[in-house]
Amino acid sequence: MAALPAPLRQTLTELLGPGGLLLDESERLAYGYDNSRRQGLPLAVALPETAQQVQGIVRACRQHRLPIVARGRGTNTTGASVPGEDALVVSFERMDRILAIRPGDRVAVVQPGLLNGDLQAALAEHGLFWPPDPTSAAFSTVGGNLACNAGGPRAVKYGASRDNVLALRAVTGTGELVSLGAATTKGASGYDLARLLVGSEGTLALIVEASLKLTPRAPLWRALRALYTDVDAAAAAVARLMAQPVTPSMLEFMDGECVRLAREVGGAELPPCGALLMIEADGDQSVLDAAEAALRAAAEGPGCLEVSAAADEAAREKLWAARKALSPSLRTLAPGKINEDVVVPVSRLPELVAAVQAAARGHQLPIVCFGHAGNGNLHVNILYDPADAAQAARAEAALQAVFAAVVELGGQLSGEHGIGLVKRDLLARALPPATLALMRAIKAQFDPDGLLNPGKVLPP
Ligand SMILES: O=C(O)CC[C@@H](O)C(=O)O
Ligand SMILES: [Zn+2]
Repeated sequence: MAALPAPLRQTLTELLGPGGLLLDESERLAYGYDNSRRQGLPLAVALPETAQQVQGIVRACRQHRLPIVARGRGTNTTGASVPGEDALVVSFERMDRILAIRPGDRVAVVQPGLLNGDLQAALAEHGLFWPPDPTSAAFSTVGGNLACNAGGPRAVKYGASRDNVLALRAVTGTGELVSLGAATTKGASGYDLARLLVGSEGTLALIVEASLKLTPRAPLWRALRALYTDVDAAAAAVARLMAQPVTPSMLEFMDGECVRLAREVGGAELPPCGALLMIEADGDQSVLDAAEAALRAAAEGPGCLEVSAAADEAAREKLWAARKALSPSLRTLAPGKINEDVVVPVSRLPELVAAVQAAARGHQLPIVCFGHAGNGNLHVNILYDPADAAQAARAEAALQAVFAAVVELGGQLSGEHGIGLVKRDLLARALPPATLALMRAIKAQFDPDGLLNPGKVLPP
C-alpha cells in the first residue's frame, strides 16, 4: 500500500506540531468509516487548529497531488467522509470553538468542528437556536451539517442548513482562504457562493468558519399524535396539513412497522396502527390554541383513528427518543438495508407513498419508511439479505423503481443526507447533462486539480 511521501510527512509534521498528524494504522482506521458502513484507510490524518494550517495542508498536499477528505464526526450516511487509500483526512475536531454569539444580529460565528448539540446548548442561554437538528445532532458537527445540507424535523418550518447560513470562510483546492457571503440578513451582491458550498460535501472547499443565522426559540409548543389505518391515509393527511395556513414546527411520518419498532425497541407507548404522524406547533400562548385546532382539523379525515395531544414534556420526549432511534432499530430487521432519503413536493407525497408500496409488492421485499413528511422527505429503507443474490437484485430493482417515481414526481434523490459515494452514479443519471456540466465546471474552478473529496457527488 502507498505511504505518505516522506517530504510531505515532514512538512505536515512541522506545520501541525506534536500530535497534529496521525500515522498509526489503528488511529487512521478510526477516521476511515462513516455511517454508510463503508471503511477506508487514509494515509494520514491531519488535525489542524487554524485556518492557516488548513491552507498549509492543502498547499502541501497539492504539491504531491494527494487527495484530501474533510471530516467532522463521521455520521454521514452516504460514504461522503470515507477516504480512499491514497488520501489524507483533515479532521476538524480541534477547530470546535464558538467564536462569537451576537444575539442582536442573530448570528453565531463558529468553527466547523463544533458539535451541533454544543452550539444549541450555548444558544439556549440567549433564547436562540440554530434550526438544523439532524438525529445525530448530539455528535455531528456544524461543518458536517453544512457539508451535506443537513435538515431534520424542524426544517419544515425553519429550513435546512443552507437556509440558515450567512457567511463562510473556506479554503479552496488551491489553498486560498476565501470569504463568502456576509453576516447580514439580506444581500444582493453577486453570486451566492456561501450557500453554494452548503451541500457540496467537501468537494469545493474546506469550511474553516461559519456565520450562522439564528432564530429566537418559541416559548411554547403543542404536540399532537395522529394514528391512521394505513400509510395512504397518513400521506393524504400530510398533504392536507401542509395545504392549510398554519405551518407545523415539525411534521414526521412513521409507517406501521416503524410504529411497532418505536414501541418494541424504542419503548414508546403507542397502539398498533397502520401509520402515525407527529405534528407540532410552536409559538406563544396567543397563537397556539388556534394553531392546534387548525392542525387537528387537517389531521382528521378518512382513515384517521385518533388524534391526541402529548400529555406532558416527558411523553413528548419519549416519543421523540423512539423516533430518533428508528434508524439503528431498523438494522435489527434484516441483514441489509438500502437506506434512501428521497424528497418530493409535499403535495405529491401520497403518490410517492403509493409508489413505494407498489415497489415493495412488485419486488417482494419489505420497504419501511419514516421521515420528515412536512418537507415531502421520506427515509425509504429497502430490507434484504445481501448474501442472497436474488434478493440483492430485487432490492436494486425496487430502488430503481422508487427513484423513477421520485424523478417523475418532480423530486430529488436526496433531501438531507447528500450524495456521497453511494448515490453518485445515480445523481449523474438523474441530472440533465447541461446541469451536470455546470457542476463539473464549478468544481474545476474551486479545485482545479480535483483533490478535494474526489469521487464523491460527481463521478470521476
Ligand atoms: O438513517 C436514516 O435513514 C435517517 C437518519 C435521520 O436522518 C433521521 O431522520 O432519523
Ligand atoms: Zn432524517
